[in-house]
Amino acid sequence: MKLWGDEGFVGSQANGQERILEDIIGAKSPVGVAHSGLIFSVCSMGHGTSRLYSALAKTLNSSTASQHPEYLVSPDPEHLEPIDPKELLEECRAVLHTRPPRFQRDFVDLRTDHPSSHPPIRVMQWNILAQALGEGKDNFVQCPVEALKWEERKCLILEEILAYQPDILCLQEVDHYFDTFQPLLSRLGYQGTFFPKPWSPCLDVEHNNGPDGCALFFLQNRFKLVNSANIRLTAMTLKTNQVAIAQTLECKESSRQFCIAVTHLKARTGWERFRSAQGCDLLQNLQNITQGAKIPLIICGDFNAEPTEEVYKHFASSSLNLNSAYKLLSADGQSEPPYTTWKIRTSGECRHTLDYIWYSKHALSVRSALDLLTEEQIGPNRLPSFNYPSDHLSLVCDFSFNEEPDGLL
Ligand SMILES: NC(=O)C1=CN([C@@H]2O[C@H](COP(=O)(O)OP(=O)(O)OC[C@H]3O[C@@H](n4cnc5c(N)ncnc54)[C@H](OP(=O)(O)O)[C@@H]3O)[C@@H](O)[C@H]2O)C=CC1
Ligand SMILES: [Mg+2]
Repeated sequence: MKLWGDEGFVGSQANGQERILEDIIGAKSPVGVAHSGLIFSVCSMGHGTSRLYSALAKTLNSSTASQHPEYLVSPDPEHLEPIDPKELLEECRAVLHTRPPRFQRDFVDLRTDHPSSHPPIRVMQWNILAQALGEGKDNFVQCPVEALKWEERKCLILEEILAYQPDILCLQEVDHYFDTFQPLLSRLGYQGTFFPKPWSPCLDVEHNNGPDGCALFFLQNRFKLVNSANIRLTAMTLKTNQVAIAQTLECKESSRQFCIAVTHLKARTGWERFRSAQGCDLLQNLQNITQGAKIPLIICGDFNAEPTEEVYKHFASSSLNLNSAYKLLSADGQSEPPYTTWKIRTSGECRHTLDYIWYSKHALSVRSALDLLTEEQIGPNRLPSFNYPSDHLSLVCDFSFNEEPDGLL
């Protein structure tokens, strides 16, 4: 593996049958890769691609990163060798051998009487916790700093993604897109898009790895990208610091199209009306995308809002006919889970339901959903922890199209 630093080429390691993590993301490298993000494999990806990665990482590492649109450019995936997911999973497990066993989560069968002849679409929603925020701003007072080390935490995140193998992955608080998730997930067959926050709070943290933002990945062998929009959300006509990505995808098996969106709304109490306005703006944007095309919709997000908030009510009562998938895990199908995030800050225990997967309730069915962790599994120090990498739980659902004529939206 060749190493690139600020001065360009700085060294090399044995090549050939190198391990994937070591090769791409420097898992075993003694150099401070996590924060600098400057080390990439040249051998496996071709010179042009790796030089591009290095340049992008440097751009991201600078405090003026958000002013350089060139870092939105992704390398050509055709130049990347595929990775066997099992091999990567094994490598993650090897890096994590000193960590306690991870939690067992099961899928709950939610099938109704809607049959489907096509394989389901598995969607994962996850606020993965930005590395810079976790280490620098979030004040998780019960979480040991060693549990937050990026070299291991990234393996816990990857392990979770590899365990459930979503067809579509919607992430928030991504501040390691170009050096970690984009190169690795593209070699697993995903096509990715990243939209950073205009003024990411990560940039205030010393040794940050660039801005955090939303990322959307889909499996290229299952979907064709029809349309993509990066949306900077407005609130009462003012541009805000929050973003969304909305993409129209076409299923290769069924030729059916749908829109998938990811967002992360403004956090903190006192900002309820602001979130509500951002939600209205997002709904308006999604209505423009889906109503003309008459296609169903899936929206994944950290809404930073409990179900009692106005923004939640806007989504639940929208003319887009949306339902929140995780309600289906409750006995009556009407209640959200008791929490999707659970952490201890200096202010005390924060247990909230903030993350949702909304879907067009007439056109799509939820076939199954991954259950959440119990209080016992989460443990007394809450999240993040040595066996779970984020303060937010991942949500995973299997969707299918209802096999009925049009007019279901
Ligand atoms: N670099 C610059 O020049 C500028 C930087 N900024 C920064 O951006 C921030 C505002 O950005 P904005 O997008 O509105 O941020 P938000 O208020 O939406 O929060 C940003 C992040 O902070 C996390 N968070 C939520 N509650 C707390 C808490 N109590 N303590 C610590 N972290 C928390 C959120 O995580 P979650 O969603 O998981 O709850 C979220 O990812 C400012 O605080 C400032 O630091 C602002 C302007 C300019
Ligand atoms: Mg957060």
